[in-house]
This record gives sequence, C-alpha cells and structure tokens, in this order.
Amino acid sequence: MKLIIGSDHGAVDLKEEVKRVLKEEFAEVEVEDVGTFGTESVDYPDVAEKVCTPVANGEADRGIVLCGTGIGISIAANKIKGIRAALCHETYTAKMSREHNNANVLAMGGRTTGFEIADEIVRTWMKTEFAGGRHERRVNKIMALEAK
Ligand SMILES: O=C[C@H](O)[C@H](O)[C@H](O)COP(=O)(O)O
Repeated sequence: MKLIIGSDHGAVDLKEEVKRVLKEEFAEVEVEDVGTFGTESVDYPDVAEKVCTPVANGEADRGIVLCGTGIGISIAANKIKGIRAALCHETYTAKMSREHNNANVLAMGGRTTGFEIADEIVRTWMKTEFAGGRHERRVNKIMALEAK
C-alpha cells in the first residue's frame, strides 16, 4: 500500500506523530510526505490537492490530510473527484468511515486532536476494511453524484 500524508502549518507536529505510528506499526506501507515541513503559513487546499490527486488517479491507495481543525482540508479534499475524505475525532467514526464509507482519505486536526487519540484513530483507520454489501451500493451512489 502507498499512502500520502500532508498538513498545513497547523498540524506539522501531528504529521510527524502520525508518521511515527505508521513507521512503527505499519512498516509495510510506503509513506510519502508532501509537506509542509515548517511553521511558515501555507494554504490547506494546496496540501489537499498534493495528497489527494495521486490517490484519486490511482498512483496512491490512501491519504492522510491534516490542518488546524481538519475541517478546511477535508472540505478541500472532498472537492477532488474520487476522494472520500473523513474528518475523525475519535475511533468509532474512524472505523465506520472505512467499514461503511470506504474512505480513502483520513482528515484530523492538529489543534483539536491530541496525539494519543490521533494514534488510535490512525491504527483503527488503517486496520479496518470496507464491509461492502449494502454499503457498496451507497458508496457507488456517492461517486455517481460526481458525474451529475
Ligand atoms: O480549516 C482550516 C484549518 O484549521 C487551518 O489550519 C486554519 O484555518 C489556519 O489558520 P491560521 O492561518 O490562522 O493558522
């Protein structure tokens, strides 16, 4: 699996923490960090585009996007055709976003979610498979909305 991760200046520390968890517990996953790498202000839609375009076109399998709240970057991510980004603050929604919605992008907030909870969200989101069945029909309808 290839995963792309990116954040704005509001979540650089959280990005490092998420990368640590991925490296330690999901060593088989190839992780690409598209930045940002410092405290200088950057615009989260640009980060969302860098992470999500390769996911949408099949060059990567999953993405993780981070900003101060996770709100702006998840909104931007979901504008990209083929992206189903889920903003998660706890593990239940992380699990459901994979099981029911087949989310291919996880969003979190560096100013809203502490490291311990974020670590659990990432573990859950990475391990949970899409359940298919009735959920597949609904996800297909979501994707069909993009064509209208
Ligand atoms: O939803 C947007 C994110 O939370 C951004 O990280 C936030 O708006 C950036 O704010 P500022 O430019 O004040 O650091």
